[in-house]
Amino acid sequence: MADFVWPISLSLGVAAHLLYFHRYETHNYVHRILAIIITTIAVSTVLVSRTGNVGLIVAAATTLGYAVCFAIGAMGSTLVYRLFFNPLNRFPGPFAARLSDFYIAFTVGGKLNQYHKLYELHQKYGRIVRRGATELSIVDPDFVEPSHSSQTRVTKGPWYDMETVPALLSERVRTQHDRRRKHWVPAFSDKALREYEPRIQSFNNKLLAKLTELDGKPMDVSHWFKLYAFDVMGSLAFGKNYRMLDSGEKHHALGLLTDGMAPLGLTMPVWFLRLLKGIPGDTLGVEKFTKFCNDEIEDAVRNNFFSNASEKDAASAGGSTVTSWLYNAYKDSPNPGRNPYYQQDARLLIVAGADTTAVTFAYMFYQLAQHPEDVEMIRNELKQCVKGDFSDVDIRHCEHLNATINETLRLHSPGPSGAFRLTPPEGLRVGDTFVPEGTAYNIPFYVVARDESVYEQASSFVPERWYSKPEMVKYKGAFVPFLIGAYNCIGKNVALMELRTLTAKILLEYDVSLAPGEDGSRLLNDSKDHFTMSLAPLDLVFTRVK
Ligand code: HEM
Repeated sequence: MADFVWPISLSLGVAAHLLYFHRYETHNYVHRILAIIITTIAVSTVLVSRTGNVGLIVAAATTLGYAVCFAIGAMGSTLVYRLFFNPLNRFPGPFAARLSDFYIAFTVGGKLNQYHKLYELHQKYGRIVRRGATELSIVDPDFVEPSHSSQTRVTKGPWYDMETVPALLSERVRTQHDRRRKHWVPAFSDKALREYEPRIQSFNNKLLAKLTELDGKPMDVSHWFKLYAFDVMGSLAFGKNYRMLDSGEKHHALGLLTDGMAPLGLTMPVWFLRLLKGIPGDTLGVEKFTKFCNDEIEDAVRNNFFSNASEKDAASAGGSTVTSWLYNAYKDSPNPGRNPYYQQDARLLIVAGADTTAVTFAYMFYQLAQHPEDVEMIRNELKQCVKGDFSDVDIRHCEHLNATINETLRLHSPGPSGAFRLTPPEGLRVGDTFVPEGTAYNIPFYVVARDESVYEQASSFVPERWYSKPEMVKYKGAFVPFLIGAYNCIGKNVALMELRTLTAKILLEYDVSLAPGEDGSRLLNDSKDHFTMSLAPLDLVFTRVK
């Protein structure tokens, strides 16, 4: 074959990078691109064989050679750009992070401790750090408002494009997101929350019964709060009681969820994840969990969200569920229980609503076990406002209880590495810093929480900073555990209802301490960051108050 084809292949590779891959988001088309490449190689092989009068094997080898030249051109051009021309190069960070968006995945590895790695990077390089070829990590609190406010032109990053059909959380187009979010709003109204509360209280009682049964024996709270949170969300999402608090056993779906979340902890480039997802079999471990949720929501619709269930404990009796409210948006579509958007949103509820509260409970009780003075203060204020049975409205105003929850969310965010955002076409200017267009970045909550310029005694657990010692919060706008703006957490009030009512129930009856031999180091060092957290065990002892 003519010699000029080699340099042409190389130049086409360079052109493909400069005119296409560099300019546009291409990850959503990764399978199409792969198909085009394979087809081109196949067709070229036949052409080379015919025109060059050579056998198919020789033709295939020659064509593959051209393909390799094309790849060298595209990758070489990418490398030269990343080494010398990328405007992100002015931000400090490890050299390897300049070269590839796989950098974080390689550093984090099987430990899945991204939040710890980001902390180390920020300690070494400062407030804005290069975390990949196209990515930054930012802990400057001045970025919080411009990144998340309702008016911002910053959008969700490519990372959210993991699924072909997006759930509400991963809807990157703002207008589409806003349209879908309107359907969610009634599901989190005061009326809806009043209907959810009996379900939540019923699971609170089950956990209390477990404490009574244990009678001062050590309890792995990472395990039990997870069962609690999954039981609650199972009830609110599918109208079912999975009875994990009764059996003490994880439902198999909980294991599937943990497996499915693990790859997210690596924050690998989304084109790569999409490629893996395309491989037959459950490469990422998410398919089984997806199927479980799809079957459950279909079942829930079929059974009218269990409103006619014969079983009548509050946890599975009638009343609305989050998905029964969402159903209104889909009920006129053919076979609503199988509508992919509805299915995705039901699954999102479990992913967003179960681990997050479980993690907050576990860390809060870890802190309370070491701060009996906070337990005492919460108990005293509760005694002033509740007599016998109580509901969330009775304790909503309890300052020290709310402050303890806030302080836990500050130090131990259930999503410690923060949420990925993308700068708009005009870039993002904050003070003297300009972040160029198309830069994906996160603001890791874990690192911001430990910044002395944002909080006084930043690493200490001091609930009072949220009411009687406001001077200990130097930068108020930095504390956004549920985020702010259009993409903020819609489940915040459900989460707070669970956190307040169960904590109040436990502390009115029990003191809490670390179990013998427990120092919390497993929880602090070995818990995994899967976007939300997967907790290592923590053994606590609950002793009945005399
Ligand atoms: C302590 C508990 C919780 C925390 C700290 C928390 C935090 C967050 C954060 C930071 C986001 C934004 C994520 C992003 O943009 O990537 C979010 C979104 C979301 N959360 Fe929560 N969450 C909690 C509990 C819950 C609960 C209990 C539910 C459901 C009942 C829930 C449902 C959602 C949903 C549906 C979204 C997507 C909202 C949207 O995109 O419009 N969350 N949450």
